[in-house]
Amino acid sequence: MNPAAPAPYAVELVALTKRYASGSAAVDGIDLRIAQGSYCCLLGPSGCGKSTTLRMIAGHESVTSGDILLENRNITRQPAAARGTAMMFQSFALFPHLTALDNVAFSLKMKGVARAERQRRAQDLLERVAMGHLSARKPGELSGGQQQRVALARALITEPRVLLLDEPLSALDPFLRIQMRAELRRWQKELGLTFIHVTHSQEEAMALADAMVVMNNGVIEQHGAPHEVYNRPASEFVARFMGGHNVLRLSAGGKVAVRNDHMRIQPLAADAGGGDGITGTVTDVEYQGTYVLLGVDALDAGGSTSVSVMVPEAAFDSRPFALAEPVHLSWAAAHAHPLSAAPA
Ligand SMILES: Nc1ncnc2c1ncn2[C@@H]1O[C@H](COP(=O)(O)OP(=O)(O)OP(=O)(O)O)[C@@H](O)[C@H]1O
Repeated sequence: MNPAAPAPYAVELVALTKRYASGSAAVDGIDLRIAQGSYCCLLGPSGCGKSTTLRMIAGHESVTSGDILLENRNITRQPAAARGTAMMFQSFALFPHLTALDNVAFSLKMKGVARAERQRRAQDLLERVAMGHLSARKPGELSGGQQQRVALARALITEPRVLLLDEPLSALDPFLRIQMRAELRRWQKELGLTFIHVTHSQEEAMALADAMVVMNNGVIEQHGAPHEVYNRPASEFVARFMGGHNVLRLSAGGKVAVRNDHMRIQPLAADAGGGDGITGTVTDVEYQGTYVLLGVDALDAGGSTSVSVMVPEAAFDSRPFALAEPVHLSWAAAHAHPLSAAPA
């Protein structure tokens, strides 16, 4: 390979479109480049097209138009098994009657690899995911987290270039989900593979991703590092979907997003008039530990709107706000991020 040439993208989607027989496009001409060795999360509400996108990359769903490139190779019409991708599913899809070892070795058996060789490779991979000592157990004798590790080892045995994960944590209870999330991230970095992970949870995506891709109605609303997307949401949809933001309408026209923790709140002084900001009335006071979340029914340039304000606990203690108290809300100009008009 030419050393001067830039590394190809792990995956490149070019004007990728999927139209089911039922009508409008489930995925509508998306362009996306995913860097090699990165953890990419496809994120969005139910029905936004994220699973369809993943299934097209995997080769489990046909493409209506557009192209899918894997390391510059056009794989759009290749069968799933020839692509260099592997998929890990929500329910893990392990064979219940096979041991962990045989589950992991299964695809090698299908390829005709000799028994001793496939068992050695499967055992190696199980050791890597700290499951070597449980390789003789069947899935029913393993915890959810252990089953997930077996599922990962099984996906990796085909030596994929890209691992595709479809809601891999949603079958786990909340505590285990956070633990396995950290493990997924660690494995991805250790293996140096590209992971593409579909989730509807913005919290999960922010915790895991190098790059997150926020989808809505079959299109990409925003693509960037989690801190970029969170700190500079490009559209009203992204600001609302990510949470933690207020969408405020300005008198000059247009909308801005301001984070809850960047809102300033003050008692409404009797002589308050003019100046920047908006006024409102406190409707909720919720103690959340390190901070207090206040709900304010406020009036912005578009009329009545609900605003959330996060006040650090100590600040609230030194000047508490009470229900029905009139308040003045403001924000630094640098904390107000202009939003593009919502798509029709
Ligand atoms: N096999 C199918 N036939 C017809 N329409 C489909 C099919 N699969 C998905 N769709 C439609 O395509 C759109 C996108 O679906 P997709 O499963 O990609 O969304 P998603 O974002 O992954 O949602 P979820 O989080 O609910 O899985 C939806 O409107 C869905 O109803």
